[in-house]
Amino acid sequence: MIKVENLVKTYSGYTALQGISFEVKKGEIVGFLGPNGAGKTTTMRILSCYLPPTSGKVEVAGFDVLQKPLEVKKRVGYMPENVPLYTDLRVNEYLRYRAKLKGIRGSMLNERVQSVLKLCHIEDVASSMIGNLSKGYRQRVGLADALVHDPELLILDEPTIGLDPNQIRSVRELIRSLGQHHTIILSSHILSEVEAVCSRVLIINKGKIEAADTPENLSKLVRGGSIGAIRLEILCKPSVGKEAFERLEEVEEVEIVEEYPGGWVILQIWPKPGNDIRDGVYNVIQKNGWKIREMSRIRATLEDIFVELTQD
Ligand SMILES: Nc1ncnc2c1ncn2[C@@H]1O[C@H](COP(=O)(O)OP(=O)(O)OP(=O)(O)O)[C@@H](O)[C@H]1O
Repeated sequence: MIKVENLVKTYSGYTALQGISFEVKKGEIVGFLGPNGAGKTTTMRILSCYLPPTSGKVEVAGFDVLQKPLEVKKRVGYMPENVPLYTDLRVNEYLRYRAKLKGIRGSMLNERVQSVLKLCHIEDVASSMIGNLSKGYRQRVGLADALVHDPELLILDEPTIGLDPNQIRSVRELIRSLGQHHTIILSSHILSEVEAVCSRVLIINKGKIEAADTPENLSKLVRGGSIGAIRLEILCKPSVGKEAFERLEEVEEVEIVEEYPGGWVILQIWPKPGNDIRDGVYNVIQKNGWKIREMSRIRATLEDIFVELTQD
């Protein structure tokens, strides 16, 4: 659905994208992550033909963005970061207007507007002035606008920015359901949200792609790998526990996190890369007959991966 090869974008001498390459397959929901100024919006604007690339090749649904921009625009629904809406139009008037601009005519016009009103759960505000809507409803109107010509690809720049937790949850559910029929690329700084909806993640930093993979595979890049560390609360002398676990061949490090009165201690045990230490840890506890109050896995979150890959 998207093929980007060696894409460069410069703004009057400043290089915002330094030759990035990536692909997005039909049906994927891809999270596009990166610190402020990394180049996400620039990339999304190029994909939706709002900006021309300086060099490189960008194809959407097999059409080149420079040679066939109209074909690309037919197939792309773009929701920019700050959705520009006409506040003195009613929701249904605005969507009809946008649909007409996108070339929808005749009986299809009503059909498409009714369909996106329903899909985005804004039927109840169809006759309201956009200026009177809450931020969450405006976001949904922006999404309905992006969807009104039934595009194959949805490009969403920070779709949940400024929303409260309930609204975030409902927009997230909406995106997830849209993923059944559309390919989606979305940027967000809410990493738990990306983890919840995206099958794959692209991480961009200073105009370069740092990683492109599933969250599961990316977690192998950080300490503890995909298995993660083991956190234990056991009844034993801290130094004795630490040494016992350190003797396991697959263990890299044991930290004493906290000691409590009564002899309880919290230990965090880090495996050497690629090792699963769960059985080994259990065997040590059993052999020593230690009482145990908690055993859990500390797995790398997308936030840990993001920080690891993008911090200076
Ligand atoms: N029209 C422009 N003229 C000059 N520089 C620009 C222009 N648009 C973006 N830039 C610069 O290009 C770089 C990438 O910006 P971009 O908006 O793509 O980043 P972003 O990853 O979307 O950031 P954010 O998370 O803050 O939205 C930034 O340094 C920005 O200042």
